[in-house]
Amino acid sequence: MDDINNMWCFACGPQNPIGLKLKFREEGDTYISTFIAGPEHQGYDGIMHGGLVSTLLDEIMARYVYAKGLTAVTAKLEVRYRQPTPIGQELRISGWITSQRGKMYELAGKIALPDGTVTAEGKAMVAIKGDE
Ligand SMILES: CCCCCCCCCCCCCCCC(=O)SCCNC(=O)CCNC(=O)[C@H](O)C(C)(C)COP(=O)(O)OP(=O)(O)OC[C@H]1O[C@@H](n2cnc3c(N)ncnc32)[C@H](O)[C@@H]1OP(=O)(O)O
Repeated sequence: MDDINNMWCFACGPQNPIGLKLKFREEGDTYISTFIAGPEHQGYDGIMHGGLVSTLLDEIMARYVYAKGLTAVTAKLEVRYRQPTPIGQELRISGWITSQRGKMYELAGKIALPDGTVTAEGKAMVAIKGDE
C-alpha cells in the first residue's frame, strides 16, 4: 500500500479524476482537511450525500494513522449526522486519536461549517496491518 499505488485513493489521491482530492495538515494532535461539496456530491438538493459525509470522516481518521507511517485500514466506522451538511460551503474536517490498544487505534472526527456548527461526528476503529 505504498504512496505511488495509492494515488487513486478516492478521497485523497491526486490522480483520481473523480476523487475528492483532499489535502491535509496537522494542527497539534488534530488532523485537518477542508472541502467544498458541489452539486455532484449531493443527495437531496443542496445537501451533501450522507455516504460522502461518511467518506470525509472515514478518511480524516484512517489517514491520520496512515500519515504516521502505518498501514491503516478502517475496521469500524460510526457516523452521527447531526444536521444536513450543505454543498457550497467550506467544510472543516478534523480527526484525532482518542486511544490505542495493540494494533487498534480509536479515533474521533467531526465536520464543521465556517460558523462552527458541527454537522456530523464520527468514531472509528482503525487497524494496523502487518507487523508495523
Ligand atoms: C501525495 C499523495 C499520496 C496519496 C497517498 C494515499 C494514501 C492512501 C489512503 C490512506 C487512507 C485510507 C483511508 C481509507 C480507509 C479505508 O477505507 S480502509 C478500507 C476499509 N477497510 C477494510 O477494508 C478493512 C477490512 N478488514 C480487515 O482487513 C480486517 O478485518 C482487520 C480490520 C485488519 C482486522 O483483522 P485482523 O487483524 O485479522 O483481526 P481479527 O482477528 O479479525 O480481530 C482481532 C480482534 O481485533 C478486534 N477487532 C477487529 N475488527 C474489529 C471491528 N471491526 N470492531 C471491533 N473490534 C474489532 C476484536 O477484538 C477482534 O477480536 P474478536 O472480536 O474477533 O475476538
